[in-house]
Amino acid sequence: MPEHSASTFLAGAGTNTWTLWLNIMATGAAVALLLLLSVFTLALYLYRDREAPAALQFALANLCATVYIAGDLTSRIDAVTGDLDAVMTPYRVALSAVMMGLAALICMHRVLRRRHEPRWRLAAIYLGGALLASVLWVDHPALIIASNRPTIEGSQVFADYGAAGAPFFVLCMVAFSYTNWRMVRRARRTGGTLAWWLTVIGFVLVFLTGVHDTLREMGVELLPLSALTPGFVAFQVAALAAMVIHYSRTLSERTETDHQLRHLADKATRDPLSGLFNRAFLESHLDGLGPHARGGLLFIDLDHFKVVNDRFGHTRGDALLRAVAQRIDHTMRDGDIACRWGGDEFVVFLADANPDAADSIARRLLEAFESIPAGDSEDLRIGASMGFAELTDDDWRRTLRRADQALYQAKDRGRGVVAIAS
Ligand SMILES: Nc1nc2c(ncn2[C@@H]2O[C@H](COP(=O)(O)OP(=O)(O)OP(=O)(O)O)[C@@H](O)[C@H]2O)c(=O)[nH]1
Repeated sequence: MPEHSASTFLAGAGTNTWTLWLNIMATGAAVALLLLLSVFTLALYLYRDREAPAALQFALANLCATVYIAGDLTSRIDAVTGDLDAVMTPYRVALSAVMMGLAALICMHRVLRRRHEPRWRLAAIYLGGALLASVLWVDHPALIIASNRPTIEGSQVFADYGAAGAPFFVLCMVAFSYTNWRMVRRARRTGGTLAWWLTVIGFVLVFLTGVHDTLREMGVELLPLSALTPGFVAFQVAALAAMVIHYSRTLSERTETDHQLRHLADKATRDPLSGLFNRAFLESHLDGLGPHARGGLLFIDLDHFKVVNDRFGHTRGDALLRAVAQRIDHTMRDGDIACRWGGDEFVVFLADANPDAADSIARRLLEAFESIPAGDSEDLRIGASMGFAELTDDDWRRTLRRADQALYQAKDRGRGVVAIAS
């Protein structure tokens, strides 16, 4: 085939200046998308996210699409510069990228369908794609007529794709259509209506450009440019948007689940009436303290609380317990842990507190209890007795017993005071 006829043929495939510019811009957009996706995928892997395998397949499909666009662009620039000997290499690169892109799309589809797709199965799909792509690199006239340019003269169908071009192109379109059809169906179930429309539009765009390019290869020009490149980029943008939507939905579902889990964990460690920690939580915290832990335990028991219940009822008693818990909570320092031990008893772990510090905290608590509003009954006042023991025993339970004994001493002394265990 004379050089000028190959050049004319390729020129029909979109080598005027503004088509080239469109290609260059599309390549830039695809590269930018690829970079974004790489960062996104890397972040998913670093956080060991279960969406990472799907994102990786998508990033690979995007990489192949970018390689395709870049290869296509290079071959057109070669055609413009008249360097026809160099045309075949970017063509082969571009077509190999299509094969690998299809493999990546099929793998993504499988990963989306079954979260734990065995890696060897995905590897087999990539190997199949790589084997098919390698056929394009066999530089034998019987297989690739394009490398033997004179023999393609007169044959305008897929001329630049070589002898394997027609079956290859049909195979690609069938595989592409099948994969996309399955993905479109899946998109509706997993991604909702918007993701479905985005996928459909992307698919239709690429499919129409495929038809357009096929007709162009047959000599029927519908548009004055190769529509495949912008179609590919539009598809990538649509697919990326669908992926972002899918992922943001997954994230919000996950946030909701985290919230519920935190709520459940909170419920398991909190006393429902007072909102303070429960006894089980304090016990496990004290169990976890090392032998050199410093501080002590303050045992608090309300004075004559039974009278409150008897005179004003349990609802009023509950409200008083809540008010006491709130005062305890506000008086505690960072690192202290207050729990409702049971009934009208509270135990506070005072971190790093010696008897003097505990005494001043206890007095502040007694003052705080005095501020609890009496409500409509002026004679309703709540006081408390307290016992403190420093953590000097091997076992915190013994310390708690000492604090309890000190509390009884406080009760014996007439209530409303704090006693320190010796
Ligand atoms: N409202 C209410 N009362 C409770 C709750 N748990 C225990 N009580 C009551 O708290 C009271 C505790 O009373 P006692 O331990 O006998 O002691 P007290 O009346 O405070 O007297 P002293 O401790 O000797 O000063 C009992 O009447 C229990 O029924 C609760 O969750 N809500």
